[in-house]
Amino acid sequence: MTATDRPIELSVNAVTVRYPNGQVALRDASFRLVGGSICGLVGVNGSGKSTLFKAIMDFVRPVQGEVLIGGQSVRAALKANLVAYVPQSEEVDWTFPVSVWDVVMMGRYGYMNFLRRPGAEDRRVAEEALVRVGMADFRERQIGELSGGQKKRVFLARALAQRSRVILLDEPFTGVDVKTESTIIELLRTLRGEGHLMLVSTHNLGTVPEFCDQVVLINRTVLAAGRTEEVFTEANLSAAFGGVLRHFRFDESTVQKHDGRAVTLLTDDERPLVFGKGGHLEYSRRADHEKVIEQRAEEEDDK
Ligand SMILES: Nc1ncnc2c1ncn2[C@@H]1O[C@H](COP(=O)(O)OP(=O)(O)OP(=O)(O)O)[C@@H](O)[C@H]1O
Repeated sequence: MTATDRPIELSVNAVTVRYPNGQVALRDASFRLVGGSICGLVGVNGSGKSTLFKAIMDFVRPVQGEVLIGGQSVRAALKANLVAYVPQSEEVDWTFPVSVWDVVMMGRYGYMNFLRRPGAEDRRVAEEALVRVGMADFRERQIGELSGGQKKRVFLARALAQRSRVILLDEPFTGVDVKTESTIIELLRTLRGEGHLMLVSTHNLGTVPEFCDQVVLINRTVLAAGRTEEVFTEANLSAAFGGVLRHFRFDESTVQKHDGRAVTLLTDDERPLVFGKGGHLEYSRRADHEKVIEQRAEEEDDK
């Protein structure tokens, strides 16, 4: 077995990050993830999600602890193109005159020599990546002339062109329509089947159980990490989100005779999470969810 046959591993070992102003954004954070998985990185604003991504991308250096990717240091892993980052759109200068094709080709830089002249293989891989995200028809378009969801798809294509086994996605569903959301989720599932490891930051709780098989719950440190069903408990989420979430409990039913069950709802006012009596997630895979999304997308198309 060669190193590339082995499932890729991401280990965050007792990582503490302190910014130059003295702010400790992450303290003693630890978790380990293995390829073939979609993992949600979940926490409130300011909980350290971006900081953790920065540590994995070598933008900030931990003052304690280490991040290992495929058993290698972050620097070595970046050099070997093991990690790709799909940014939040806000971080990019949209007036910069680059085309969709140029952006996707950036994913190939690590494979080119210093002249950065793309070869036939680079063009083939970039083309394939654009097709996979459904953006091939937009290749000539200036990047600033795309919708929010289209921009996200282009950055995802860049990550695909990079052929990285670990993909970090920073809030990929913020500001995208349901159709783009389901396109991205579908693509992430295919990549999972191909052995990639995706770490997806989000503060939109409701979507997490639908597509993440694992969750890292953070608030300046790792509060819990593991399978979604085990981590997404009422107790853990209340600890992570505190007063941010609205909390409802229904002990009585007004439409039928009460059968003794109680239901708790935790909601960020986007999509509610429903917990049963034991405090565990009531349904982690919503039955027929895809069908509902398709229907909604069709309805939007018909408008
Ligand atoms: N460059 C910086 N210098 C100093 N403090 C910072 C810096 N960047 C972030 N912080 C602080 O570190 C903490 C964690 O911030 P971080 O951006 O990692 O959170 P986040 O979970 O990504 O938040 P959001 O969901 O709002 O993007 C916050 O208190 C923030 O103010």
